[in-house]
Amino acid sequence: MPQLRVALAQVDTTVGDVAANAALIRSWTARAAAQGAHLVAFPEMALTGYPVEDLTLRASFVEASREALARLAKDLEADGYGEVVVVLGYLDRAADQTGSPIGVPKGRPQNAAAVVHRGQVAQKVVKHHLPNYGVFDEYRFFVPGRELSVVRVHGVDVALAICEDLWQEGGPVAAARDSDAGLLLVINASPYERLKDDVRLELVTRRAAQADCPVAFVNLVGGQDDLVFDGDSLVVSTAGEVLARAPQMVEHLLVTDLELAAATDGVKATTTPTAARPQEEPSVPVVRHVVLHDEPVAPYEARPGEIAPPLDDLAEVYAAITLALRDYVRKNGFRSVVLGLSGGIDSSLVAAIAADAIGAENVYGVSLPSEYSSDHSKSDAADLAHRIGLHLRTIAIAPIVSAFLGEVALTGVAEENLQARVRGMVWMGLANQEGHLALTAGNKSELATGYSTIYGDAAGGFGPLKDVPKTLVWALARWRNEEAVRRGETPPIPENAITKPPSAELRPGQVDQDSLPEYDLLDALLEAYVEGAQGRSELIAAGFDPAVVDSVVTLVDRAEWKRRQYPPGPKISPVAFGRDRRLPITSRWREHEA
Ligand SMILES: Nc1ncnc2c1ncn2[C@@H]1O[C@H](COP(=O)(O)OP(=O)(O)OC[C@H]2O[C@@H]([n+]3cccc(C(=O)O)c3)[C@H](O)[C@@H]2O)[C@@H](O)[C@H]1O
Ligand SMILES: Nc1ncnc2c1ncn2[C@@H]1O[C@H](COP(=O)(O)OP(=O)(O)OP(=O)(O)O)[C@@H](O)[C@H]1O
Ligand SMILES: NC(=O)CC[C@H](N)C(=O)O
Repeated sequence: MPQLRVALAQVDTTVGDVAANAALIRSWTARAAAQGAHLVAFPEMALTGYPVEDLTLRASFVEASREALARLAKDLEADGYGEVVVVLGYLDRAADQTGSPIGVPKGRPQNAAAVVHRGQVAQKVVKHHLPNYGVFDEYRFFVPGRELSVVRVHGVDVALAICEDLWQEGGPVAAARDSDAGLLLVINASPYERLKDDVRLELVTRRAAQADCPVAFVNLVGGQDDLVFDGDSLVVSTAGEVLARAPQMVEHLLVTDLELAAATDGVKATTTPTAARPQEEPSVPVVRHVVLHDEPVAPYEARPGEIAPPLDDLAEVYAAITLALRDYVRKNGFRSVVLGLSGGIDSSLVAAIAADAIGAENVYGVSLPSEYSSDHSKSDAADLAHRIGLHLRTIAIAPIVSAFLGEVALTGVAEENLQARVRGMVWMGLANQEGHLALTAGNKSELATGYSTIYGDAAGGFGPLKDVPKTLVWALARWRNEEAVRRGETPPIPENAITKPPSAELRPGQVDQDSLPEYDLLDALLEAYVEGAQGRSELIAAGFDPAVVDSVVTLVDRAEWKRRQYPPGPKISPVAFGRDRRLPITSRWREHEA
C-alpha cells in the first residue's frame, strides 16, 4: 500500500490579519517539510481567520484573501516547498459576477480550500454543507459548493471536505466512498464546547466507516471573541482506531505516517444526491479529480503516531477560558488587565485565570471597599493578590458614593446599585488611564437571572466566566487549587473565597440566596430552561417546584436586555448567551401568567 506522511497544522490564526496568517502557513509548512511530510493541512479559512462574519460581504476583503493565496503559492515554492502538497482554507468567490441577495457587489463569497503545489493552486474545494444553527450563520455569508474534490497525492486519492461537510449525511462523505478515496481530509474550524471532543471523535470514527477510508481531521485552535477553538486534531483509521491525536488548546503539528489504499484508475462519479441547504433540490456532487502524482513514494520506515491524552473535563474548561482570554488580550493589542477584587469566588477565579493567561505581572487588581464591605472581602482580596503575585491597590469608594448621593438623592436598590456603579467606573477609569483591558467577573447564573448591576459590576471589555454557571465556578476554583498542589505550587485562591456564602455586599448582611434559589437548584433549572429550552410544563414534569420555575423563568426572560449589553466571553456550553440563543428583548411572551 502507498505510504503518505501527513502533517496536520493545528494553528492559531488571527481574523483579518491575512499577511500574518500567510506567514504562519509558510513557517508551519517549513516545519512540516523539515519532518518529511508529503502533505500538510491547515484549518478552515486559515488564511483569513474564522469566523470572519460580515467581512465576507466586503469585496476588498474577499480580493485580499484571493490575492494572498496566489502570493502564498508562489512564496511556498520560492521557500523551497513546492513539492509539499499544502491544503488550506481561505475565502473565495464564485466565478460568476452575480451580486448576492445580501449585497455583495460581485461574485458570491465561498468558504473554500485550496490545494497548493509547485507554486500553483492545483485545486479549489468549496464547502458543500453550510452550518446555519447555533453560533453559525453560514447561509448569510456563503454560497455552497457543488463538487467533491479528489486530489491524487503520491498514488493516493485524497478526498477533501470542509468542517460541516463531515457533520451532515450524504455529500462529500458519501462521495468520498463512492469515488474510492484512500483518505478523507477534513479542514475544520469547530468551536469548543464542553465534551465536544467526545462527540467529534465518535463522528470522525463513524464517517471513516461510511467513507470506507481513514479520516484526517485538522482543527483550528485559539480564541476569537466569544468562540474558542480547542484543536484536538485527529487521524482515525477506517476501522475507527485513533492513529494520532493532537493536544487540546495549544498549537501543534501532528505528523502521521499512513498506509493508504492505492488509487484506482478512474474516479467514479458519485450517485448520492444531497442538498447543501434544506430548501434546495438535492444535487449530485460532481467529483473533480486532479492528479499531482500517480506514483507512490519510495517505501520508508513509518513512525508510530502520537496520541495526546484528552484533558479531564475541568482541566479542559479551565484551559479553554484561559486560551480565550489570552487571545482576546493579545489579538486586541492589550498587554494587561484590570479587575475589581472583592475577595469573592468569581473575581478570585478570574484573577487566577488572567494570571495563567498573561502572567501575574500583567494583572492589576483593585479592592474597592464600601461601608458594607466585610473585613474578609478586603483580607481575602489581599491574600489572593499575594498568592498570585498580582498588583493590588485599594480605593475606598465610600467618599465617592456619598459625594454622589449628596448631589443625586438615591435610595433602596438604586442606592445599593450605586456602589457597584462607582466600582465599575473606577476600573473603567483605570483601564482607560493605564491601557488595561477591564475584565467583568460575572458568571452565567448571574447573567441568566439579571443578578448584576448594569453599568456597575457588569461593566468591562471581556467576561471570562460569561458561560460558566456558579456551581462550575466553584468546581473550577477547587480544580485550580488542587492542580497547584499537584504541581507543588501555592494554591492561588484563598480557601475562604471558595467556602464563604456568596454575597454582593451592597447592603448589610446581604447574601445571594436572599434573591435567588440555592445555586445547585438554580443551575440545574437554568440548564434545563436555557440549554434544554424546556417550557414551564416540561420543567415541572422534570420535578422542579412550580413556584421556583415561575420565579426563575421570569427573571431569565426579563434579563434579556441586560445580557445584550454584557461584554463578550467564551462559549463553553452547548448554548451560550449571545449568538447561540437569540431572543427578542421586547417580548410579551411568558412561560406562565405573571
Ligand atoms: N427592558 C429594559 N430595557 C432597558 N432598560 C431596562 C429594562 N428593564 C429594566 N431596565 C432598567 O434597568 C434598571 C434595573 O437594572 P439595574 O440597575 O442593574 O438594577 P436591578 O436589576 O434592579 O438590581 C440589580 C440586582 O443585582 C444584584 N447584584 C448587584 C451587583 C452585584 C451582584 C452580584 O452578586 O454579583 C448582584 C443586586 O443586589 C440587585 O438585586 C431599571 O431600573 C431600568 O431603568
Ligand atoms: N469590594 C469590592 N472591591 C472590588 N471589586 C468589587 C468589590 N465588590 C464587588 N466587586 C466587583 O464586582 C463584582 C461582583 O461583585 P460580587 O460581590 O457579587 O461578586 P464576587 O465577590 O466576585 O463573587 P460572589 O458573587 O461570589 O460574591 C466582583 O466580581 C468584583 O469584580
Ligand atoms: N465551521 C463549521 O462548519 C463547524 C460546524 C460543525 N458542526 C462544528 O460545530 O464543529
